[in-house]
Amino acid sequence: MLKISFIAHDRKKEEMVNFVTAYESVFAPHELYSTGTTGTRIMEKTNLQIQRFMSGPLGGDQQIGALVAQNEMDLIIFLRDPLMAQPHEPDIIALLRLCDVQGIPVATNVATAELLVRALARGDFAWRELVHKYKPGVDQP
Ligand SMILES: O=C(CO)COP(=O)(O)O
Repeated sequence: MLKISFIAHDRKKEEMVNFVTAYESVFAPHELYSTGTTGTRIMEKTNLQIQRFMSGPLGGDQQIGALVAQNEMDLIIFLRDPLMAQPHEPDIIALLRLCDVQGIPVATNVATAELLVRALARGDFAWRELVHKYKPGVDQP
């Protein structure tokens, strides 16, 4: 079971709901997380159980980032709005940076998300189980 996060900016939420609905059976066996409003919207339209953090502008990206920093998150689908400034832009950049620090798969548009979810369905994320098994202590790089 992997930890997967869904995050979508307002003008991308409908796309996110449609995407998660289409792949509901792929996501269902996993531990699912989201920022506040994104998770609410997905749960309204699916039978998925999602652990919701704060809304993005109130710190939700940072809460997910904390799990990323500990290398606990396995996949992030983050449908960003590239055409609208966000008040919490520094939090967004920080989250993406931490994904790169830990080498965690992150999709920022639905085309990439499609490829990653198909990889997930095929079992291509098995290496993440090894990461968890052999994770170094929190004080080691
Ligand atoms: O702003 C967000 C991510 O940066 C998303 O937050 P919500 O899911 O609460 O709208």
